[in-house]
Amino acid sequence: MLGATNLSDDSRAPLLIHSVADLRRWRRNALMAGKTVGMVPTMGALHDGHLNLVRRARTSCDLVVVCIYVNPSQFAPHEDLDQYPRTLQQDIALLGGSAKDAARQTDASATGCLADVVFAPSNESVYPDGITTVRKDQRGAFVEVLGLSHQMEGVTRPHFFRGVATIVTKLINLVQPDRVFFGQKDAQQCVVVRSLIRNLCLPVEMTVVETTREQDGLAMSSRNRYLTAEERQPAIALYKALRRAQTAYLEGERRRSALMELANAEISAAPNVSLEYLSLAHPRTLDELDNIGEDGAIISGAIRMPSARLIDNLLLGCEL
Ligand SMILES: Nc1ncnc2c1ncn2[C@@H]1O[C@H](COP(=O)(O)OP(=O)(O)OP(=O)(O)O)[C@@H](O)[C@H]1O
Ligand SMILES: CC(C)(CO)[C@@H](O)C(=O)[O-]
Ligand code: BAL
Repeated sequence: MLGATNLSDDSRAPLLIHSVADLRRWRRNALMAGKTVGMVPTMGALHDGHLNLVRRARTSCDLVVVCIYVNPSQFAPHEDLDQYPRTLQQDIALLGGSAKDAARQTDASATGCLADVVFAPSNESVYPDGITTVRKDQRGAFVEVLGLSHQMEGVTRPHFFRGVATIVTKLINLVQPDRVFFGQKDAQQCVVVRSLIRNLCLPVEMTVVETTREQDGLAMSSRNRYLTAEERQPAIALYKALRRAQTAYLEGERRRSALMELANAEISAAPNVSLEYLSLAHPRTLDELDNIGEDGAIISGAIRMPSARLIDNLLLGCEL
């Protein structure tokens, strides 16, 4: 039972909540205490990219809930749902925060933890009618964001954004956050979720946090741990390709053909890398552009390596 004042734990670990009933009790107490709540949805296997989202939430919200849930409905039957890393105890330890994070703490009632709550629901509590990755066998309510889900990532993963929109809606309904935090690394997801919030009139503000990278530029990602030692170096080919196009853009190039040629050249030179797609899209409609106009563009792509599929993007004269 969570008491009225027990909004964050006394030890340097966040409260771990599994059940909807406990979450609702915690949320009611937060409301009665007049605290704002930030939510960071993740699938766990946390890395510094996730922690930077949590740190950002910490600077603008009194209390921070990190959701850790590997959502089956955003995986196709042939994808890596079963292999996806599940490291809950390690994740909780990371969210305990470092001394440096404790010094940055903004909420007087908190304990120095990066997060106040880890919400790790069971499949049964999120999908009361059950959940399978086989779409024709799915039951219950699902959410689709039309017009923004079929292109780019949606070509290879046609099921993906329906799963994301569904779970994000459920998590917002459960946690009832004032603010939600998403990473620019998943740029199309940011565009889809913004549209979801606007179209379903969800009472929440969204913040997009810039991509956290390894020293050589590789975007941090839970799936980077699938890479073998030989694959790690060529894995930066996508980032290098996007950077080449970005440099040309900053020098004044606006033509798709020229930007794509530069990016493609970088990727074809890398061993063990095959290009799945490169996109130069309008930042709100996600329509492919022949030329970059005054709204700017998202340049993004996906590569396949023997052990992992990786995505990345850069923003050319726009924000998400
Ligand atoms: N390097 C990063 N920088 C900023 N945000 C990130 C980064 N990696 C992930 N995020 C964000 O963290 C949130 C949770 O993402 P998720 O748990 O899927 O992690 P991931 O590393 O993207 O995993 P995966 O490898 O499965 O794509 C998303 O909003 C995502 O955009
Ligand atoms: C937003 C999200 C947590 C929904 O499962 C997931 O798509 C992710 O981690 O980016
Ligand atoms: N960050 C994206 C989650 C996924 O690929 O399922």
